[in-house]
Formats: sequence, C-alpha cells, structure tokens
Amino acid sequence: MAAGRIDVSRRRVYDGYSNKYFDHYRKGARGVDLNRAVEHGVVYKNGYPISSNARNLCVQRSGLSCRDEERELADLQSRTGLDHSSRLEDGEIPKSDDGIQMPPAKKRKFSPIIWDIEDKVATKIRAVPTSTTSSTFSSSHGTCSRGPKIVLDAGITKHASQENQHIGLESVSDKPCETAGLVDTNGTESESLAKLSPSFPREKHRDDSQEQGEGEEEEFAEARNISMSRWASDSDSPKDANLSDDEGIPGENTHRKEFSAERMECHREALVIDGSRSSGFSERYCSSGEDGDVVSKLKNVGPVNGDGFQGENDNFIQIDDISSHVEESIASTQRGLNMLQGCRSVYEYEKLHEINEGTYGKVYKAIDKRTGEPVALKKVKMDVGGDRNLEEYGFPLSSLREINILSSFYHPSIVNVKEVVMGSLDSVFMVMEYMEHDLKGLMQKMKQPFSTSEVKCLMLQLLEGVDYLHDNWVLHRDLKTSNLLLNNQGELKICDFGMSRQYGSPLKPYTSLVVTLWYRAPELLLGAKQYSTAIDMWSVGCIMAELLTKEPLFKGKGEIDQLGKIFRILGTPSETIWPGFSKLPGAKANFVQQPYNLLRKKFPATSFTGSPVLSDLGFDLLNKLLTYDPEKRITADAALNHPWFHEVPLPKSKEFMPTFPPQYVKKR
Ligand SMILES: Nc1ncnc2c1ncn2[C@@H]1O[C@H](COP(=O)(O)OP(=O)(O)OP(=O)(O)O)[C@@H](O)[C@H]1O
Repeated sequence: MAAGRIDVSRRRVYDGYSNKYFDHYRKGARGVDLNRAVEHGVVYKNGYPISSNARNLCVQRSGLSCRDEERELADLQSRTGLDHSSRLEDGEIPKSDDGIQMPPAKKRKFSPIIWDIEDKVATKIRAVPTSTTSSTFSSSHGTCSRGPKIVLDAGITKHASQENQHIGLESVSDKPCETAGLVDTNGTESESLAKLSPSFPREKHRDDSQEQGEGEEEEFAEARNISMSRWASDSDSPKDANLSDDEGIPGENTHRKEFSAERMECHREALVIDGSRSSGFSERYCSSGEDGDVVSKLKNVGPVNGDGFQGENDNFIQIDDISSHVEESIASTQRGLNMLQGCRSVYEYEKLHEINEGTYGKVYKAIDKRTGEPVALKKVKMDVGGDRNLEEYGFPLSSLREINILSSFYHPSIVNVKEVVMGSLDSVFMVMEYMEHDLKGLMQKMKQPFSTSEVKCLMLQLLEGVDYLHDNWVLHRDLKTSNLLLNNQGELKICDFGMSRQYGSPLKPYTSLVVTLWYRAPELLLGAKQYSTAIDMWSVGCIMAELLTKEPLFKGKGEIDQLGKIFRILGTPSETIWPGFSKLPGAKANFVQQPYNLLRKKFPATSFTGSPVLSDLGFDLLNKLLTYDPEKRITADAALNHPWFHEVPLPKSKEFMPTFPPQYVKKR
C-alpha cells in the first residue's frame, strides 16, 4: 500500500433507503469501512455530499479517541490550508505535504463564514467600543496584528491575511481588535439598507435578555411553556466570539471565499455540488464592480444607544448598504441563495395561510407565482420587544444564524431554504420548501403511534441529518418533534436552526440553557458548560421514545422536575456510571434516589395491552441514546449503524410511509 493512502476496494451498491447507487469503498488491509462514495470529485457518505467524516478513517494512534482524532485532523487540515476542493482520485484520501491523511472538506453547500475584507476601498469605519461578543468588526489599522477580522455568527471569526485583505475598511480605532466594533461613517446608505431599516412593529414578544451574551444568558429564565431555552445568543462566551482561524472552527478555511484585490470580483472556491457550484453566504455581501464599492457591511451598533441597554446589541447585526451590483457578479454561479442581496419581494409569492407561529416568527404557506410551487415563508421576527427595532438594533442574530446555517447546508434531512425575500413594512421572510406536517402536530392527531418500521424510517432520516450536522461541527441544540417536518413523500427534515451553533475543538464553555426542557440532556440540566454533540443525541433518544409511544418521554415542568422525571425512569446517576457527574454544578441538589433503570418497563419486549413494544435491539439503541454519561452516549454515526435497523421489521421505505391530511386547512 502506498504511503499516505488507504487501500480501498470499490463495489457498486444500491442504497434502497436513499434510492441511489453508490460506489462503496472498503478499506482492504485493515477492514476499515470507509462507507463513502466519490462522485464528481465530491465525497459522499450514505449518498450525501460529505467530507469530514474522519471518524470512519480513524486509525488507532497516540491513544486518541476517534473524536479527538477527527478534531486533530480537522485542526491540522485548517492549519495546513489544504485545498480540499481540488479533485481527488476515486477513493483517494487527501493528504498534506507531509503525507498525513486528511479528512476531506466539509460537506456544505458552502461555508457560512462571512467574508474577508479588502482594505483598499475607501469606506470609513469608525470604531466604537463594544463588548467582546459576536458581530464585531475590526481592522488591521487597529492594534490587532493579524489584520482585519470579522466576527459574526456563533463565534466564527475570520482574519484576512495582510496580503489578502480585500474589501476595505478603514478604522480610526486605537482599540485592540477584540474591543473595537466598527460603524460606517460615510453616511451613505443604499436603498437596500433603507429597505431593511425602517420602523417595525413594536410588539413585545419575548424578553430581550434572550438575545444577550454569556453573562445575560446565565440569568435568563423567561418562562415558556415547555422551553426555557430559547437562546438567541450564541455569543455564549466572549472568547468564543473572537476565535481566529487558528483557534476557530477546524476546517472552516477550506471554503473560504477569495477576493481579487484588483477587480474586486468574488471568486468562489471550487466546491462542486450536484454539478453546480455552490455559493457562500459571504458572497451575498461581497463586492462587485470595477468601482470597488463596498456593497455590504454588517455593523455592530455598540452600546451607545443611550437607553441603558448596554451590550444588548451583541446579538444583532445591522445590515447596511447591500448593493444590487452583487447580483450581476455572482448570480450566474450561485444556486439561487443570494440572500439579502437584491432580495426579491415576498409578493413573488401568493400567501395562502398561516401554518404556525414559533418563538421567532410566523410560518405561512404560500405559492411561488412563477412556478406554482408551494413554499413555507417564515417571517423573521425583527422586533425584540420594547422600543427596540431593526433600525436601532439590527438583524436578530438568531435569525441571521438560522439563515446562514440553513443556507449553507445541503442535505435531504435538513429543510432547504430557497431564498430570503422582503415584504412590506420591511419584514423579512425565509422561503423554505413546504412540508405538510411537523411530527409533534402530526402525532397529536394520530390515533395510533407510528409502527416500528415507520419509526425506523423516521429515525434513520433524523440520524442522517444529525450526523451531517455533527460532521459539519454544528450542534442543533433544539431537536424536538415540533422541529422535525414530514412531507407526504415520507421525508423527514430538521428545521429551526435559531438555536444552533458551530463548535470547535477544544470545546468552549457555552450556555447550558439550551434545548427545550423535555428534550434537554441531563448534563445541561445539571449546568454543564462544556458540552458537545451528545446533547443532540439525548434529544434524539427522547424523540425515538416519543415516536414509539406518541407521548413525550420526560414531561418536566421545570428543570428540577425534569431531572426528577429522568431519574425516576433511568435511575439516579452516580459517579460510577457517570464519571464527573458529582462535579457538575447541579449535582449537589438533593435528588430522589432511585437505583434502578426502569426504562424497559416503559418499553417492554412484549405487550398484551396493545401498548408499544420494543425489541431487545431497539431497546439497546434507546438505552444508548439515553445514556447519562455524554462520553458514552452513542453518536449519530454509530446509531446509524445500529443493528436494530437491520432486524425485521425493516425500516419502511419513504414511499410507503403513510400520508396524512394537511395539518392546516387553507383559509382564504
Ligand atoms: N418548511 C416548513 N414547512 C411547513 N411548516 C413549517 C416549515 N418550517 C416550519 N414550519 C412550521 O412552523 C413551526 C415553527 O417553525 P420554526 O420551529 O422554524 O419556528 P420557531 O419560531 O423557531 O419555533 P420554535 O418556537 O419551535 O423555536 C414548525 O413547528 C412547523 O409546524
């Protein structure tokens, strides 16, 4: 076997589940199943464009766990700046100069990283002090030695190298880059901005503290029915917000957009998906035209509003000056996702009726007037209560994050955002593919729970989606049945990414007040600040139980009650089964001592009463999802390979999933 390559054998396999044929690669010598296919230069896993599933490539070295290994590889990948967009031979694993095998590039439509900045363009930026959370702009003229940096969304920060600075920002700041926010002072605002800025309805929907940073997150305790966890802020940690390339999300460099300094053109790296080039969120704001306009800037409005809401701006991005020029320069190569860049109007759609209203916005069913295609329009809630509105406080970061992440993903189990459109009164809508149901609403109407084969079909799709998110370093942080959509083709899709965030290695402290209470992992309930993908897997366990019985598994009324309900069924955890448990902030409380795991009683292997049954293998999977110790909790990848899915009854194929009447009747 050649050094630096994994010897693979290839066979053509049919994935009945996704109805596709793939080249299946299997490592010969050591028998490590690569489980991937390579098509058009894109690495696929289970049929979806994939990249970084280094887990499958884990080799035992240096005593690292697979996850450690994966992060190490990804870190290395980002540091070496390996260009994974270049095509590989079938089955070839990318490697760095020193021959180390690298995980392939992340499997996104494009990276949600924002953009680099050319400093030659004469746009004056005035630095204002602001707190050190997300949405901070800084420039090389500040004391930051590494050049312009933009922090936006979930703590992703990008530094443009000195050679690579592009759209120009001239800072007059003496402040260190960590504390300098930039405000456009050239006084010109485009029509596009004007569209986004004026007054918005000022209803009070939720506590403003929801949009606050780390400190505020700690105190936020707004009472919501089943969720106290609606955390718009992912400036969870001030440190987080200032992650640099070196410290930040491993692998994110791979799709970073490049700008030509001379021509101010946006260049897209050759990430090819489905034969067409994908687009970057950054490109929606990038500059075009020989005149070198700065076509878009996000400005952080510092705590200078004089209304006593210091720091609350941290989670709002004000979108300025979005030029219509952008459209021309990149439309030809984009996949119709040029959000906020020459937005189309919502009047391109015929609104039919309201589907639902979530915390962050109303969702409507509509028809695309051009194509007749049904879509879902999610109205972005711009106002955050009180007297604050978009003009003053900018675009809610939670919405920006949701748009950003959703538009950067491409997976059958993740709801597709088609575009963002503007309505009257400067409302903003996300246009999504229309799905007839959400699982919560559906189960409330169903007389019987899903059958075992239907649950398997839904669980496989859910796990595929979660695996994809985790492979791409994203935690959903709010998986629950109302965020799982189902259409009449039997397709399940994850929605609502308002809580999601990117994570990196090493893990940073994040807020523990995430995930709707009933689906919240015990480590979060006990106040853990460092958590990872396992929190989503706990939610998946709760969802599996709910799909089997049609009833939420743990219906707590508050955090303590939630823990009590979990302990009563799974037994009270101890240091023995969960090393580190006793050190968690909440572990000192006087909990009910229940020594036994009674989960099997709830999900018996046989039943004479018609209540749902679960085979030993099914119970094994459920148990592994609802494992206390997050380190031992099963991963999405491992769950996908669980033998339960291979035992009869086999997962129903999507085409044979039952269809249901639409949840919401068209009202006109
Ligand atoms: N693409 C879609 N097609 C059909 N219905 C949808 C779609 N997206 C969302 N919905 C419906 O709207 C509801 C709310 O959507 P979503 O969860 O995205 O909003 P939210 O404001 O973030 O809500 P939440 O309070 O759950 O956080 C969903 O539970 C679902 O019923």
